[in-house]
Amino acid sequence: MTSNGKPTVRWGIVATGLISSWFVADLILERKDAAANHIIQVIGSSSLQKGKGFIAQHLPNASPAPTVYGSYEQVYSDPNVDVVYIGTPHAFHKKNCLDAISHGKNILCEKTFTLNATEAKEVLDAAQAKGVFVMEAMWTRFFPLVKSIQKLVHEDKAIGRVHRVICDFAMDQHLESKGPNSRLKNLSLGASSLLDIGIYSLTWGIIGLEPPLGGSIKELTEKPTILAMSTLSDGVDIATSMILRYQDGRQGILSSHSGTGMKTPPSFCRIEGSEGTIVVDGGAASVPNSFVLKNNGQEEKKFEFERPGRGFYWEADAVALEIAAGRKESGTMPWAETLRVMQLLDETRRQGGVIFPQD
Ligand SMILES: NC(=O)C1=CN([C@@H]2O[C@H](COP(=O)(O)OP(=O)(O)OC[C@H]3O[C@@H](n4cnc5c(N)ncnc54)[C@H](OP(=O)(O)O)[C@@H]3O)[C@@H](O)[C@H]2O)C=CC1
Ligand SMILES: O=C1OC[C@@H](O)[C@H](O)[C@H]1O
Repeated sequence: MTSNGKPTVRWGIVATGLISSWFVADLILERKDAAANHIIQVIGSSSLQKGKGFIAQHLPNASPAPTVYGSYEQVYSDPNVDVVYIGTPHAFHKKNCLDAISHGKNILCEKTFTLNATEAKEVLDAAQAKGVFVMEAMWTRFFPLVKSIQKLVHEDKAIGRVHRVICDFAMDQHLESKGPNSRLKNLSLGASSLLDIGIYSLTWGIIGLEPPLGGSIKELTEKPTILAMSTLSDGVDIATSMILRYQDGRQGILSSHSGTGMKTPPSFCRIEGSEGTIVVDGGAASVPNSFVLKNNGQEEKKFEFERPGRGFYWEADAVALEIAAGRKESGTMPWAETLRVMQLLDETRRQGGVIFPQD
């Protein structure tokens, strides 16, 4: 569907937790540079009452109001839904995706895509067999700020030959106040600081160290190795450190902390090259608005970006454009990259002793 020259997508939102509330808030923002039109067609929740409460709280002025379903299944079988957005805990992504695929639905699924690479492969194989579009919602990769860094580093060579990225995402998740069924505490729900926030540090490592895929879907050739260590609390990694090492010596020193009282400086990312550095404050925290380029011998330059709302609309626009073009995977976050990230996370967990019952 197209109007005002832009593709229109009708979203079916699965789950009414925190991320779904952030996502819909961004979809309904008025934006002058929007690349697509977004309609929140239906909300699916484990309970009808919860779904209605979600609309009352987050979409009170939506017109027409989205349909509310008290099951996810009804979202998948609604013919008016073009794309299903999955905002459940990690452990349910595989089932939610497979169910949506079986109904021929396109999917945007929250990070981390699944619990492990085996699950991811199962989902992607099913998507291929059914011919539907599927993308992992690694929203950071769609930020104009990130695209600008990738251009400066990998195309313009603004900091020379890049050799190291240091990135930390630390966030006290107040685990002591959470019940045993919190997705951040319950291993069978995929509780893990690595999967929750360490994936951003890994993503920033890849962004800084590797040229972007450039919109073409290709076999990934970069095969870094990982050296990792985790601190566990009741089996959940509350802190994980990784060294991502490439054959030519490029290194990522990447970490995440989510335990109580983890008082660290704000999250950051530093990309180091032979002729300068790029420093992104809040870079690992997934929502930076600026970065500073320090090129040896030149003045520092600050790059600032506007970001109304949180910035989830960039990945949503990308989904709409890819589907309108008839593609089944994203050029920015293709299936091979989702699989490779899952494999790197699997190996990090193996070394850190982080095991999910589903493994
Ligand atoms: N991109 C980003 O910045 C962020 C991404 N995320 C990702 O989003 C996903 C969800 O996180 P978040 O929104 O924080 O999680 P929440 O716990 O806030 O919400 C998860 C929702 O999933 C549904 N659900 C279904 N089964 C269960 C179950 N057994 N236990 C708990 N919830 C269940 C519930 O919705 P209902 O009852 O309506 O069906 C629940 O509200 C994760 O993959 C996470 O990594 C999270 C935060 C930020
Ligand atoms: O992706 C995320 O970013 C923000 C955090 O609040 C959240 O736990 C995590 O899932």
